[in-house]
Amino acid sequence: MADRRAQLVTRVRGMLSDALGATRARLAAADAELTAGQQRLTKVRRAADAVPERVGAERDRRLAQLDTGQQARIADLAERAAEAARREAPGAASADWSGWQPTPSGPAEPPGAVRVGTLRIPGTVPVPALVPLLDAGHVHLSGADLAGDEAVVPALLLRSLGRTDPGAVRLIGYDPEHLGGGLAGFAPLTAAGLLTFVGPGGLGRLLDDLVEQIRRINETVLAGEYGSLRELAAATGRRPEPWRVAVLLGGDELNRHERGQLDRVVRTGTACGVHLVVRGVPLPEHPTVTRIVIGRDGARIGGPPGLAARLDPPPPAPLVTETCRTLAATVNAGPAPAPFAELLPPVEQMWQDDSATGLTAPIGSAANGRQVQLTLGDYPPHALIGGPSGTGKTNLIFAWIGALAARYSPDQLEFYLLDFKEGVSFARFAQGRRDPSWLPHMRLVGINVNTDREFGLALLRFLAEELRRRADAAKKHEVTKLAELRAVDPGGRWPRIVAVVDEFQMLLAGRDVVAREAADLLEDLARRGRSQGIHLVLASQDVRGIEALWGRPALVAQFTLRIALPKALRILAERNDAAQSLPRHHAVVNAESGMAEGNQVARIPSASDWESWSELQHRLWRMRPPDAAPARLFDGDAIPRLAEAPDFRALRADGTDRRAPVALLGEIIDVQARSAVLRLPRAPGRNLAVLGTRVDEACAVLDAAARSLARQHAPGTARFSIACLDPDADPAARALYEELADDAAWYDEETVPELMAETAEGLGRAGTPSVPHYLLLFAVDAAAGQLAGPAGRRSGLEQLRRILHDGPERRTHVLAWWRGVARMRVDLGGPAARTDQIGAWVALDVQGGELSSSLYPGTGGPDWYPRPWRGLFFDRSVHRTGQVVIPYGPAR
Ligand SMILES: Nc1ncnc2c1ncn2[C@@H]1O[C@H](COP(=O)(O)OP(=O)(O)OP(=O)(O)O)[C@@H](O)[C@H]1O
Repeated sequence: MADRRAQLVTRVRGMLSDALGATRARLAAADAELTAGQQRLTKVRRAADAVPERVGAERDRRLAQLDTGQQARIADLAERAAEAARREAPGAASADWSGWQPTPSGPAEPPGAVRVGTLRIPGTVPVPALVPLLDAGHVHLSGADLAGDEAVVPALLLRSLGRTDPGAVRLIGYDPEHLGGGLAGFAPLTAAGLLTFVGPGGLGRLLDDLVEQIRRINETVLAGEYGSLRELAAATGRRPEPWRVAVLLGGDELNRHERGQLDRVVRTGTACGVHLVVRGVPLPEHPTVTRIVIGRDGARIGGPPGLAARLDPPPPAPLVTETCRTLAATVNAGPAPAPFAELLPPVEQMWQDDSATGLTAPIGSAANGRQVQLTLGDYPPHALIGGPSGTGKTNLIFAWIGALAARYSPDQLEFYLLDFKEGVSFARFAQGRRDPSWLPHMRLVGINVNTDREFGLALLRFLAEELRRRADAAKKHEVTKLAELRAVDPGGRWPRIVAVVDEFQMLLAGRDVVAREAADLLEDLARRGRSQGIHLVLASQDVRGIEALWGRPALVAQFTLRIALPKALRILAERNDAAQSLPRHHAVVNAESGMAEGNQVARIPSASDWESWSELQHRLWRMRPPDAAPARLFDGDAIPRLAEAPDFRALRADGTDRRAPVALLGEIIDVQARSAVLRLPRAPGRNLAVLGTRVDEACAVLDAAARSLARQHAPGTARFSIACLDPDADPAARALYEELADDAAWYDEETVPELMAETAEGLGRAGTPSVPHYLLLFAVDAAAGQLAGPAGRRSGLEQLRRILHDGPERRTHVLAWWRGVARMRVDLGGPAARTDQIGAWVALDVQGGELSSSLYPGTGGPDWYPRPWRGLFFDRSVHRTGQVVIPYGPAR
């Protein structure tokens, strides 16, 4: 048992020992594992301890990187924003107040936004804080700081004024609390109507008015064609309406109607240039409203929350007042003239229009920017232009002529122009000494014709003749109108004729034959000219001129096109007083005989200054047809020259002309610069008497007569006997004597009886002398004493009478100057003596009454009022009435 126990014990011990050993081994292993684990842990801990430091450094590095990038980007964006702002708001829209001055944008260019301060963005270049107003929207100001908005409102307004043309912005102030004090600096604008104040209680009316303006602009100016004035301006280059900026600075709460109107203005005003700058009045939400909330430390613009901005200081008060004063003065001085080029077609379209049915050209622009056209044709056929002196009639005529001449070629249109007032501005249409160009359409320019109403008559006679020619041609082709005549006669030249007579009342003044005939001719031309393409344009500054027409309603009725310049009276119909309120350089154009419903107001461009005209004239002149001749210039103040007279140049001495010789006495007042011609055939009475005391004119008439006769005779084939009995006439007579050289003989007081005796004796001989003999007697009446004594069988005077009586049939003609009609009658045999041997005379300073009884048909003598360097020529064999002549000047 004991063994078994011992065995058991041993076995147990053995087992225990094994277990212990195994346990120890496991323990050791566990220990080792623990140690290794601990070591790992320490390592991991150590490693773990190092991690946050690295990550933080990385994060910080990244953050720093981002920060720098962001700063650079913000700086870049700020720079770009500043640059864009400079472009959007150049010049006056953003310049600092020191050195600030207006810099208007062009008419087609929008004025852009304006600066009120600087955006707060730290660390960048300053970025201007811009607020859009004109053509862009409305501004609403609010906030605690009154001083702040006292800076914003003047800045907005002054900058807006500075970005637009003078007069293009109208301000309406409503400041019931300070009664305009908020806009005090702008007060000078009131003088030019650019600022109006609406008193307390006037807000409703003010808003109604703005709504009405918007309605009118939409209806008549934009007229469905443009979406806004800004679009219209961009498309046409014109801004026909001003911007209207209403500045509303507080007041009572709005009633329902006012709120409704304010809403309408906010919604629809911008397109029509109607804007609001408002404080203390709520504005509805709308994208066009920019809100500025002003606090003590700056403002927030736009939003909410909006951009933080530092506001600019207000513009210095003297700058505001001075700018406004200058603007008002500029506006009061009137608008800058519209350019003449507005009326002209593009160069490639010049002379492309056809005048078969009429002549149409623009004369200016209407308020809506569209051109106002003038038409002359079957209807309306003729025009009346009226306006007091200085209102622009001459300019309007220039503008109209230019607009027409640029459209129609000289084959389509001809002008005849007559200016009865003093001045030479129309002379530039003709060729001049300094400027060789002329207007190719111009056929005749008459200037300084105020004392030569006969020239007006000559023009009307010429037109009447042309009317007859056209009517005959129309009849021949069995048509009635110019358009039809041109269709059936395509090879013919049938331009429309426009005859312009400035100050035409001069032509109709008085009750003499000239006025009567002129009125008759005018009436006929006005009535029948319409269908033959002859159009009359009559201009007058003087209501009396129009009254001359008023007596002839049939004549007036033909002038259906009326053009009234500012303050013109009686050009328009009786109750149509549109001309009374016209601004400078505008005209009422009315093709309805002046009835109010036909009124169109046009702004007339400046066309009368030399430069604007000259460019066009030179262009058209270069386009002229190769055979174009310059216009005839009749200058009443100029003295014509014999050597330049077409009739003188046409005279020949080659024996080919079998007609009787002619003496040219002066230029007649007509359209073609013809000469007064005295034919000297072998017929009784073919002598000439020059009557009056004016030495120079008398010498000029005899000189031209002798020189023109000499030109028809080869040397040695005519005799000229010159007797001069007035020392004052001596130089002229001597010059003539020398000119005629071998064909001339000289006589004086002593020798003149010999001339009479010898010539009279010659007439007694049989046969006709082989050469003509012309006796040129200067101041022959001074020889009465010498001639009274016997010279041969008779007295010298008797011989003179015989020569006068018998000479012409024997080729002996007397061309003599008597210094008075009575003296001539004495020389002819006494007051009752016959005068039929004086077949022709030129009266100088002799009253018409003195020329009655036997010198002139009828009783009382001709209608003749002497005037310098003019004579009245009457040839009883050809004339019914006298003809005014301008003696040729002394040869140079
Ligand atoms: N549309 C215009 N734009 C700019 N200037 C103008 C315009 N019309 C006229 N003027 C200027 O006004 C002045 C007077 O004009 P104009 O000579 O045409 O007047 P008028 O009525 O013919 O005067 P008058 O009968 O005394 O000759 C001129 O200096 C002219 O250049």
